[in-house]
Amino acid sequence: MKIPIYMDYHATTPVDPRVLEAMLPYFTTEYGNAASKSHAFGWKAEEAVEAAREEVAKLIGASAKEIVWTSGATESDNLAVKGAAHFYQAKGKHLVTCKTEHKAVLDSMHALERQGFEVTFLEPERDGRLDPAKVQAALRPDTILVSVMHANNETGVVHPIAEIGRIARGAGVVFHCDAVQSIGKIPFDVEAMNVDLASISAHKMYGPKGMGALYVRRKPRVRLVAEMDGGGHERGFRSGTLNVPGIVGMGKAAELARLERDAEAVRVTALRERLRKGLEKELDLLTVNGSLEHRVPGNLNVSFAYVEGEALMMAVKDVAVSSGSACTSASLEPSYVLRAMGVSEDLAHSSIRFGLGRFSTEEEVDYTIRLFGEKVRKLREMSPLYEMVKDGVDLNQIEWANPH
Ligand SMILES: Cc1ncc(COP(=O)(O)O)c(C=O)c1O
Repeated sequence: MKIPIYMDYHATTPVDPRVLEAMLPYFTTEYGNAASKSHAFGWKAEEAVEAAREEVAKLIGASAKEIVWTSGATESDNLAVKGAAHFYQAKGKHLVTCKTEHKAVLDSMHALERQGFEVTFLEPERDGRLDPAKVQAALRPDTILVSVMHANNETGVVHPIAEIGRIARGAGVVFHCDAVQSIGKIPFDVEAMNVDLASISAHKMYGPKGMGALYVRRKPRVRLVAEMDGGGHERGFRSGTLNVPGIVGMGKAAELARLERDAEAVRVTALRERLRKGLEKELDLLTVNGSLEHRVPGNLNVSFAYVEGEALMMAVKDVAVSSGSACTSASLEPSYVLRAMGVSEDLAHSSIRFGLGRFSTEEEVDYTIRLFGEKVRKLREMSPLYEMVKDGVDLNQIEWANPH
């Protein structure tokens, strides 16, 4: 077993060796520009790009013409949200989203607010899911876009996207879904879910970093204002010379995801449950954040009460995880996702996100359980609050002295 152990598959995934193998010729011998129409180098590159487009489309139930290549899901989210808002603004200037979206969506929304758009940020339920009835209630005659992610990147919680899609379609409102964390892990189908725009990232599904796509529906046609001006590549949606090796890698990653997703989901869910049950056996006062039932296979987000997440991460350097505590971000606030779900500030500060995936093993999980057991116990020994709770003191009943 290799140390450190990688358990941060939501942040990024290793490139699958089969993906790398497919990409390599496009750096060395097949280096043509896919837009070069006059020679075989260009034709070869274009052929590979179009084969990859088919693969990505097939994975999400789309047709190849509906896939637009981008530099990653941050760009896809920006293009979808701002591009749709700018195109449909004559119809209305109201948008609907959820407080637990990725920053790429939230900050695009904030940018639009500064341009005079109005955004409704909906609260999720305590289990992290957005109630479709809230979407329905938020719609207005001037609503032009609903943007709700499929699976959340911190909690892995899966939103009822098909129902939200049905509501948006019924109201004639464009529906964007950031499906970065679910594609290749659980079924995602743009037809079954009435999705009009979907963001995808290659590096979250064993493909290369800096490579993504946006699904743009053709029937009924969804229109966008391009964010990038230039040579008019990608049907004018996204100018710029195509990243041929990256595209080939994303295509191969999509093919592997389509062929292996369901078996992988069973295996990774079993690993996740092994981790959860193992931690629960080792330690008391654990809370799993977000619905366990509606969650992507590889995610476990746990709060270890009376332990600060950042301190815990430093203590478990052998295992790469991430924390919902403050210091991982520039702001001092703990995870805005957990806070929006109603998780207390203390528990948000004590949260750890475990991300398991294709190359995770039982041995790694067992090592992690032992290490976390040992380190959390040690940190709690230093916590007077934990001692008080163990002595049967109800902390809520204590009147703390006012320091002022
Ligand atoms: C839900 C979600 N959306 C968007 C992104 C951004 O993707 P990319 O890294 O490809 O820009 C991420 C990655 O952190 C994500 O998890």
